[in-house]
Amino acid sequence: MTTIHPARPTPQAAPTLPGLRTETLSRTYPSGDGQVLALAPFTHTFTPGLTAVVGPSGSGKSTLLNLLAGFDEPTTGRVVVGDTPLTSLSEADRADFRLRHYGFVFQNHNLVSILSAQENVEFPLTLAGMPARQRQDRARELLALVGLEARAGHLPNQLSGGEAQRVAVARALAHDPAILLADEPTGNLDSRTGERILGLLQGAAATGRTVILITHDRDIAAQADHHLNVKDGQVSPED
Ligand SMILES: Nc1ncnc2c1ncn2[C@@H]1O[C@H](COP(=O)(O)OP(=O)(O)OP(=O)(O)O)[C@@H](O)[C@H]1O
Repeated sequence: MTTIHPARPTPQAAPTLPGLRTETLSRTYPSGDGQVLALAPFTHTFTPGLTAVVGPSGSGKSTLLNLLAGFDEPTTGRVVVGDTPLTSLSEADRADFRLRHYGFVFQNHNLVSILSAQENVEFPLTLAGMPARQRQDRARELLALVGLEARAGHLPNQLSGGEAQRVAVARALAHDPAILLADEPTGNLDSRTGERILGLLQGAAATGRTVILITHDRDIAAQADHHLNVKDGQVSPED
């Protein structure tokens, strides 16, 4: 399998990227008269590289990812990125922090349908206030990285599912995030295309990023550097 390394694999990046850790992080949801323990207290330092999160449906994987992203509020504990307690930030500061430090890839590529592949990749850079010329260059560089420079002008509905997901990976990497969260990014793809997406995530992880991948695919998970198993809200590291 070819592992594609992201553009700008800045050699100095690895030691300086902020790490991610959880401290007694838990989440319960109200359910009828009682409560569901969706995530039992979980303390963990994510090692840079690719971490696969596996577990049956309803075990708590999305709950964990939503907390790691600061999309959801923990019941106990906190998420810390570098020196920043993400979960203590205001919602606005958290959104800003996410824009700068996080990238996301979802099962459905979630590209903006009226924007071309190039414009979709530019989108987070536009939000970050990058000048037009610079972000166009960066988007071209990223599309080349995922092998889609020839599709730059295509709208999402003019791309195959695998191509659209590669654009989504390019978009997620556009602002050089320290943390990349991927929720079933290969779920809708054939195994060959899934392997290609995995290669991109591995490339992103190889430059010191913390890449966290939720997957039901055991073959994909087996190729990650680190593994977390989730069962009934309990998360256990495998390595
Ligand atoms: N907003 C919510 N309100 C109440 N219960 C919830 C809520 N979100 C999740 N749950 C419950 O928490 C548990 C964990 O759900 P979660 O979505 O994290 O599982 P998952 O492992 O991601 O599942 P899947 O693989 O099917 O996506 C489940 O029992 C679910 O029903």
